[in-house]
Amino acid sequence: MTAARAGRVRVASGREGLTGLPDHGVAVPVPPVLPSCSLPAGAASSFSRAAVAVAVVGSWLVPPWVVLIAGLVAGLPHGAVDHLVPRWWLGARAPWMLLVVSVYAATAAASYLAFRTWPVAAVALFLAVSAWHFASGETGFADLRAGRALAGRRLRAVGHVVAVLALPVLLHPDGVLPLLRVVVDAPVELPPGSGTAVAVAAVVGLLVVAGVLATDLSRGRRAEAVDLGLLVLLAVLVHPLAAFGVYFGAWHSVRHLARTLVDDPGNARLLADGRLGAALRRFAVSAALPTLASLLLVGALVVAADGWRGFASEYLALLAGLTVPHLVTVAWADRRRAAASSAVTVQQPPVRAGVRVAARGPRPPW
Ligand SMILES: CC1=C(/C=C/C(C)=C/C=C/C(C)=C/C=O)C(C)(C)CCC1
Ligand SMILES: [Fe+2]
Repeated sequence: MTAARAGRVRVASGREGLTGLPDHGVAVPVPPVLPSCSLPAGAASSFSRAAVAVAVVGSWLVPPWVVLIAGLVAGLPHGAVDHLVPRWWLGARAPWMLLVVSVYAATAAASYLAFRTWPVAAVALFLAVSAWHFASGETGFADLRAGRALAGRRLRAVGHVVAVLALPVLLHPDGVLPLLRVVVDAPVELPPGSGTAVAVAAVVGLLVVAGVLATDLSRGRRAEAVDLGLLVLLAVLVHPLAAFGVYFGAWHSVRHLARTLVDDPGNARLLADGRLGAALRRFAVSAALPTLASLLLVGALVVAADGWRGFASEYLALLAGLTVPHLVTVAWADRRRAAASSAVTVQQPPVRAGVRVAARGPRPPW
């Protein structure tokens, strides 16, 4: 019996406390098990680390733009069940769903147009909100994996953003500038003589991540230190476009998927029973149509685009357009989750739609 299966006793109704005392107060023996949310978190943790390790060793075998495009496509489905998020948290029914989908599509279209109309300002704003989204996704995932809210969230968020967005650009500006020029449709250049400033900024960035790593290790947050260490290796050793593709497709979106599986009340029983494959299949079914629609849009761009430059710029504008409502949805779900867990005592885990939201258990071994 797996640890997750052994945990079934505790999560079956979602109404037992962490002590194993059901609501009617009869003590039952509780084996030392991991909470059911550990299953997707553990799998996502191992998968994303393995992907980064493989990229660090072997990414030079594949052209960076291929890895970037593959990662961007692989990451598409992670936002494909966003339209279900309000239902998970509010129990909203069909007419609301229509409204949610319409607002989502309108926001995506408006963001796409903003990206096309004011590319420089839009890219700057987009990078800022992306940094926030990546950081909150990562710290939220770390909490899920640990089974509790980890301390040092702000510091770890800064370390994460420096590792995944700042260091790749500062260490390899020549790898990013050509694509950035295409995206903003302007001759973006580093100001003459700015080489030293960029080098100094890169050293500062490395010092920041070293500080975060040292703090994580000294506070016993080993898993978070391993993650940050791997992302720094990715930033230092891999072409920045390939690094972003790997991060987006195999790290951010996979970890987001783990949180999504736990959030979906329909998966509570499956995960408690250790049936990760079945929960993934449910996700695949829900994500299929929106992912297909996005892929068709991308396909139409490939056909309509005038060469790879036109395609790259359209594709990133489309990605940015789809991303804005995704960022809003995820931020809203984060607030609901935070409110749900702060309303809960140690004895009584959050219950939403009759299902326990997140179990707080012993820290898992990864
Ligand atoms: C602008 C730009 C880039 C950044 C893209 C970003 C930051 C995408 C963020 C996506 C998000 C936040 C998705 C949601 O989950 C690249 C590809 C590095 C290449 C150069 C141009
Ligand atoms: Fe995301």
